[in-house]
Amino acid sequence: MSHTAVELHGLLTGYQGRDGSVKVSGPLDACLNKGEMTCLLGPNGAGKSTLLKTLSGMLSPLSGSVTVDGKSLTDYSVSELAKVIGLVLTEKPAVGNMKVEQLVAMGRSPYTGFWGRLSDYDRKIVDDAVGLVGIGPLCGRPVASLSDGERQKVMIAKALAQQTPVIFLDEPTAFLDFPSKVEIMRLLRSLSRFRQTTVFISTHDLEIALQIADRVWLLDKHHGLKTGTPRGLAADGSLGVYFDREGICYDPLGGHFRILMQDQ
Ligand SMILES: Nc1ncnc2c1ncn2[C@@H]1O[C@H](COP(=O)(O)OP(=O)(O)OP(=O)(O)O)[C@@H](O)[C@H]1O
Repeated sequence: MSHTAVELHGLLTGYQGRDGSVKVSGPLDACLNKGEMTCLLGPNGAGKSTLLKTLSGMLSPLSGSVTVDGKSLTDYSVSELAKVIGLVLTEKPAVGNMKVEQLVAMGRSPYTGFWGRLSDYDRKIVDDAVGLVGIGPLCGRPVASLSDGERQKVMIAKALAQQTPVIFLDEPTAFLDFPSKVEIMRLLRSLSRFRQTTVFISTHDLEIALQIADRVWLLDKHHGLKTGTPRGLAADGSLGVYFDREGICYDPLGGHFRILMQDQ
């Protein structure tokens, strides 16, 4: 039986501007379960990245709260939080001449300190993470020389090496080719199963997410947040409500989106 790992209570996300705060989403009430993979879906600008940054403590909520394992995010120290939440963002990391293996090893820094030496145990965890994501051949390369997709895999390996019970990933499959998208999503799902990790992913890969996720959060500016299983959200019409646009409609029977041609 899963239990709650992350809870949002009346969470209002947004930014503090010069003329006051600007709301992006909320108030949101929802939870993420331990051992489950949850995908966050929504159109551009819905507030997915803002929500992930807020849940990981990078951004302060405008109001409301987030609890992780029953403790308010604000009660964690920075070093405690680094052992609890792994965050993979889409921004390019500023890593200078760092090699891939060194960047993945940075995932161990919450345990070793920034300049700390890796123990044999740390090295094994780094090797395991490299192997799981399949980036062994990239290990000696400078990070700056990687393609977008290769770099994305390296950032995922770094998060795996961090061995946190909760991982948030912002569009982790954005730059990947189709087989790599599926491979990474399957890997993240098996991580949720076998390590009981709470995995929360924002993605535009709707069809993959709907097949692989345990639960889905739909977010947009008009309808707010709706959560459920992929099957439940298809059956109650929510997927259609969030994603039907001119030229596209969700087919709940077939379980996929159909593109409507003008000549049909
Ligand atoms: N630093 C910022 N200051 C003010 N507003 C911001 C900031 N970053 C993002 N926003 C605004 O917040 C809203 C939500 O942005 P966000 O990046 O969270 O959306 P998203 O759902 O992740 O979009 P996408 O799918 O395009 O990545 C947008 O209107 C965006 O312009």
